[in-house]
Amino acid sequence: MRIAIASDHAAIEMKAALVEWLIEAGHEVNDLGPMTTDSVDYPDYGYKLAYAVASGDAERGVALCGSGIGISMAVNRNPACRCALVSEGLSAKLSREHNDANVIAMGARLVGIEIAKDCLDNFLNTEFGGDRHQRRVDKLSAPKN
Ligand SMILES: O=C(CO)[C@H](O)[C@H](O)[C@H](O)COP(=O)(O)O
Repeated sequence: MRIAIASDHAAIEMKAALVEWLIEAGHEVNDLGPMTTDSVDYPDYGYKLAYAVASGDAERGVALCGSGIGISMAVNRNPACRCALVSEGLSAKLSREHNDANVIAMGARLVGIEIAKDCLDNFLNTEFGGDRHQRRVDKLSAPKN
C-alpha cells in the first residue's frame, strides 16, 4: 500500500521506527518529515500529510505528534480526510470498519511503539464495513448545521 507519514519533533523516533516496520512489511512509504528533532509546528506537517492523502498520492496516512491531538486536528481540516486518533488496537480496527478512516493519528509521548505497531496493523488490515456505515460516512462529507 502507498502510505504517507508525517510527524512533529515530538514523534521523530516513533516515525523512524514505524517507517522501518512499514517498509519491512512491504509498503511503499513516503516520509513527509520532519527529518530532525528541531522544533516544528504540527499543523504544517498535518496539512502536508492531508494533501498527500486527498490528492491520491497516498492511499493511507499516518500522523504523529506528542499527544496525537494537534496533528489529528490539522489533518481533519481537510474534508477528504477522516483521521482517527487512537491509542489501542480495537479503536484502530473500528476506525476502519465503521468510519473508513484514511489517516491514523497517534501520540508518541503517550503510546509505546509495540502498541503503535498493533494500531497500525489493525488500521492497515481492516476493511470498511460499508452498509449502514457508508450512510454515516457520507454525512461526514456533507456537514449540516
Ligand atoms: O502533542 C502535540 C500537539 O498536540 C505536539 O506534538 C507537542 O507535543 C505539543 O504541542 C508540545 O510541544 P513542545 O514544543 O514539544 O512542548
